[in-house]
Amino acid sequence: MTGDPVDEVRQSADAVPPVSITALRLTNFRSHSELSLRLDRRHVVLFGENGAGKTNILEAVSLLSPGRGFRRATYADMAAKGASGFAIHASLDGPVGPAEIGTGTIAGGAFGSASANGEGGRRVRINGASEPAEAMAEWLRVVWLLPSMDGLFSGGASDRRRFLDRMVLAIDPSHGRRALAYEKAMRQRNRLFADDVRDDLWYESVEAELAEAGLPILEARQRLVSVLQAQIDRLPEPSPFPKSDLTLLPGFEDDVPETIDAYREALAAGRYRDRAAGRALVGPHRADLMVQHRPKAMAARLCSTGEQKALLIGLVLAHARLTAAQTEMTPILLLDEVAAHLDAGRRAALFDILDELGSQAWMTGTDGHLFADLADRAQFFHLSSEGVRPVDAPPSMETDR
Ligand SMILES: Nc1ncnc2c1ncn2[C@@H]1O[C@H](COP(=O)(O)OP(=O)(O)OP(=O)(O)O)[C@@H](O)[C@H]1O
Repeated sequence: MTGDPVDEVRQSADAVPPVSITALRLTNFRSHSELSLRLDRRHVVLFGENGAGKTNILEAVSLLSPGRGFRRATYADMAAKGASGFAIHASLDGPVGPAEIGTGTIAGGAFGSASANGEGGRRVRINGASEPAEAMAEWLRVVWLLPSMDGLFSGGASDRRRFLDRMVLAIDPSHGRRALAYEKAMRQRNRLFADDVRDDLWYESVEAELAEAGLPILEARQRLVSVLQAQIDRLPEPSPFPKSDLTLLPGFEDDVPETIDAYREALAAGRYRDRAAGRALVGPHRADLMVQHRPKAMAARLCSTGEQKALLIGLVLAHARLTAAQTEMTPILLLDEVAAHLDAGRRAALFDILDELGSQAWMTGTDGHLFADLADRAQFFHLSSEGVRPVDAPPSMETDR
């Protein structure tokens, strides 16, 4: 991504090839000991009573991207109670052709030995070959909106940083490695403070690593915020989901370093203060994303609960659109319990936007009626204590029976 962000965004006018999950199989994943869904390209609606396992299915899909899934749980918690591991298998269809992706922790099973590559115990196989988790991004990108994100604007900065980094990661899978390198270098520098090391040479070496890891994080976040803002700006108005004005606070009090050398100098200049605090007081780990509700010219954190929800939906949809434009494949969208919070008009608008995006959206709700407008644009599954049942008719008719 180089050049004028607005020009890059204009390319999104071209149709982007869709990516769809055409089958999903879960083994010992949370409440699903065995689950098999056969799917087509349409949206997927999972409805049923509380605790039936709807969000668990979305969480399994979120593991088709690097990281620990959208709940950021331990792999031990993801394995069904009493089971030693879990497995997720997805068949995909997309611009690069069909693919089979498997991931899980079942030792000695389909994923090889416990010491195989992967993310701290999770292994990934793509078309039969063992791959790093990052390689899944060649086949699909996954974007989500969860009820737990409702407090994003009024909560702490760390949640917004994670949200921001997740948005970067959906477009640029190497961002995860940058964050790990940064955290490692920062821990090393903090260790020097804790051990009361005074030799400048030690600090210079670790600060060089910190600057080399930190600068690309600053740049990637700034780039994301610019292109996302450009994407938001060109969406039609008025919209049922209000536009955001975004400001990145990069985590530096004064000048933001633009070169590795400037970054190293900033770290050296702050060393005395950092030593007193025992940690780095400036840097990307102190960044924040400020969001403003454009039509109201009001900080998002001061908006009503409903306004914040609508703003967040708008932001996530704009990011999904941007992801499609920049990766040239539509992201899979996971929308957990989104429909219940919207009035009928906004719900219908959301469904229309999803169609226009071309993404396969996976949606959950306790009440099937909420999705009736989707009719044959979606495939429906009813979840209950008896299991998961595909439902042919739109859920309004089904539940009225
Ligand atoms: N490792 C696990 N093994 C077995 N069951 C689990 C495991 N982890 C969570 N569960 C169960 O999964 C259920 C929760 O599933 P999930 O969050 O998918 O529900 P849901 O259908 O989305 O419900 P709601 O509508 O209330 O949000 C709970 O009953 C929980 O006890």
